[in-house]
Amino acid sequence: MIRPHVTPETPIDEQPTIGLIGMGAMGKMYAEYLSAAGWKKINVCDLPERFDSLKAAYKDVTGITVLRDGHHVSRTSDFIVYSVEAEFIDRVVAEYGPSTKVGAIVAGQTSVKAPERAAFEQHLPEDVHIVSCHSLHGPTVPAKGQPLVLIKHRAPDEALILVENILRSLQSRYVYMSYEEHDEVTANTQAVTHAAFLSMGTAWASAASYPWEHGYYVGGIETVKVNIMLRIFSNKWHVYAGLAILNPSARTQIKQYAQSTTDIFKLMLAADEKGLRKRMYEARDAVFGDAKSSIRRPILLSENVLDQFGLGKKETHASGNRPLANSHLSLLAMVDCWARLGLNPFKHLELAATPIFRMWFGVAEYLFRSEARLDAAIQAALYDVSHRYDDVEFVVASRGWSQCVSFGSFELYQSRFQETAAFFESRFEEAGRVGSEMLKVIMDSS
Ligand SMILES: NC(=O)C1=CN([C@@H]2O[C@H](COP(=O)(O)OP(=O)(O)OC[C@H]3O[C@@H](n4cnc5c(N)ncnc54)[C@H](OP(=O)(O)O)[C@@H]3O)[C@@H](O)[C@H]2O)C=CC1
Ligand SMILES: O=C(O)C(=O)Cc1ccc(O)cc1
Repeated sequence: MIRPHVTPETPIDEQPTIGLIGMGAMGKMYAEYLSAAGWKKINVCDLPERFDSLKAAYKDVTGITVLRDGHHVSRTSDFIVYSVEAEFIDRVVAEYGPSTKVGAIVAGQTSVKAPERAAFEQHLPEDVHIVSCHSLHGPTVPAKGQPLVLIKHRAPDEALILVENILRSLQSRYVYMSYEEHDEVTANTQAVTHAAFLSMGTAWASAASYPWEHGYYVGGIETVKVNIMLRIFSNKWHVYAGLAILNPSARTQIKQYAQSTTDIFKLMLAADEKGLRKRMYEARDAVFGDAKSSIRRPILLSENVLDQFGLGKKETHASGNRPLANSHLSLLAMVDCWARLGLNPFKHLELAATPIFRMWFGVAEYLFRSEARLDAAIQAALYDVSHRYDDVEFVVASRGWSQCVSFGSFELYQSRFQETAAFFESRFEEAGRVGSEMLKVIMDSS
């Protein structure tokens, strides 16, 4: 029987036992929030070979018991969260799922839900419930106020209430979706946004150029490009590979992003001012057309606030205090891509935006909702050939990432990702710190 109305103050013998399988970045984050809130029966495990080190790491933490493997966790827990690689979810649930305690509730933290759903349906016994979850932020972002997706898939209402009561410790904002809605939304927000930043990183690494040492990429919205690119490449490659390769909708969005990039670049090469302007204005009207009548405050009101988070020294135009002109190909292509896919990013912004998507949308909005800024980017794209070298690298990189995702090869994805990550590794620590402050300031102000 499920007793849904529990809190960390409930007497210990009436508290549910919480099970966490997979103690990587996300499993640890959940363990820490739940134990800090006062839940007293949290059973955790990672792979059996990590049992001793994990036990040593948690020996003084109240409420957390380290067990040898997922069988022990599954047999003893009332609410179990799998926080393992999406690529392995089938294998892991096949192994431990049959050991799930009768009447328990099972969730997964995977960023893409189609394989998780299939694994749960195939391997979990009929007498356990499925209420899944997904924290829409990375492990270094404070969970408070961030969206936390809850998916009541195969469960009575009391099971959902119990999950809500347990996860309240994170102080996140619940967003209720079905498995299908989840994958559609995350393809539209995360997968395509990551494609833009992965392409930036690979383009800069291919050009053997650190963007913070280059006048084009220091200050203002360039700071967002560099800091978020570094943030993504300092995270685990499998997180991005999984949510792009295993989500069928993501492939379409990423392909369109590469197509938009290529189409715009062709217009640039042809110096087709009329064509480029028409295409960009149409994209702007499709995506931001309704924005004028909205009462929502733009995410980014001024670029100046971003300068303090730069990794390099800001250079300005020889003729004054203006930043160097940039085509902003990555942003022109992003808005064009949203328009061509018929997406409404505003809807996602309100419902289920990750901090990175919110930031990227804010930058796109900042560029496109000012005619002067958009025209400056179009002019630079058409007539200022000094950033062509980087733009061509960007086109090649975005095509490469799109192909890699459509081939569905985790191995290829890992090699591409790690090769680029190695180029930037020396700045990850600093970028993580500065990037977190940047996200905080912009999130708090919006
Ligand atoms: N990092 C992020 O920003 C976010 C990630 N997610 C999702 O959460 C999940 C976990 O991600 P994250 O924590 O970052 O990844 P990590 O790689 O840090 O953690 C996954 C952990 O699960 C372990 N594991 C694999 N197989 C088993 C098994 N059979 N039994 C027990 N443990 C096992 C892994 O071991 P090993 O490394 O040896 O394989 C690893 O320690 C992923 O599906 C990801 O998509 C969701 C939101 C944000
Ligand atoms: O915010 C982003 O897009 C990130 O890169 C962090 C992240 C990665 C995977 C998730 O499932 C959720 C958040």
